[in-house]
Amino acid sequence: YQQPSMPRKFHLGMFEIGKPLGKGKFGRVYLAKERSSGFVCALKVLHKSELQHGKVEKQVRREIEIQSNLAHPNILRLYGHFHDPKRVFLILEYAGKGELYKHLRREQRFPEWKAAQYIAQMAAALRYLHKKHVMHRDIKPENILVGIHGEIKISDFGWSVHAPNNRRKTLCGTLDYLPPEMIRSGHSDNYYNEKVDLWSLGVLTYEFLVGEAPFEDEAIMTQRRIVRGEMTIPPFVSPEARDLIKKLLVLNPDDRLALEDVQQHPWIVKHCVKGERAAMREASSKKR
Ligand SMILES: CC(=O)N[C@H]1CCN(c2c(Cl)cnc3[nH]c(-c4cn(C)nc4C)nc23)C1
Repeated sequence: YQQPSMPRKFHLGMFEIGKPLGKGKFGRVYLAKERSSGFVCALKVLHKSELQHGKVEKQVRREIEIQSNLAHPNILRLYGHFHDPKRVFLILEYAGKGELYKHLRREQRFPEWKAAQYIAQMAAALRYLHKKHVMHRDIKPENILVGIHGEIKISDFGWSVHAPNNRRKTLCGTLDYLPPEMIRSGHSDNYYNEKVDLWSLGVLTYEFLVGEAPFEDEAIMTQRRIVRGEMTIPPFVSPEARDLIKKLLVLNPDDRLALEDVQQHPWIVKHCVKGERAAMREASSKKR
């Protein structure tokens, strides 16, 4: 992987700012080009006032510290950061095909070969993260981007921490992806580890194949269905895919399928070789 020859000290004048790419919760992201090298990247602009107001400075510092030290083809790179009196700037890898959840909404649901390839890439990225004792804790389609070659890239490490951890995550946004052990409140031993990402990988597999999350419901019902593991898998999902989902959506974190076993699972193996051919068929049909 050729490291771009980027200097270590950055400032805004070094970049030509392009079109807005979208906005996260605390900032906007712009297409940008580093003037001297022509290197294209995504510049995330965070306003210090908003970070202070939202009490998320610590979280942003952690996001920077964690993501700067990661280098994996399925994890969005953070090349550097800098700030001016009012703003913090994150220099991020530009993902050429944008946000995965938009592709999922447009296609309703992914064919099994594509879902299997994505889950294989997620498992590889999570193995890399867990080896560094980092757990993402917020795996969902909205936090995944697609690179120019169709590969997926986990982004938004705002919720990632070093495992293990028993800090209460102030629940905001969707509960759909939260594992039971993060929902069970009140227990002082509310202690969870990177196996929370295995549960989310199961939810992601389900959502790729079905087009909606397994425990989707209004809030309180979702929580109840999660802690009871109540979900039904529609009949059009193949038996192999069903088997993998059931081995990840297990209430006891220690009984969830390990990532290396996910990568060896028959559903993954079956599609990740033939899946290549299907991916090439799809690519060539787009070119015609
Ligand atoms: C929470 C958050 O930051 N969400 C998004 C906004 C854009 N951003 C991107 C980031 Cl951080 C990196 N690369 C991106 N590429 C795109 C994009 C590409 N196309 C063709 N369309 C889009 C959109 N967006 C990004 C992350």
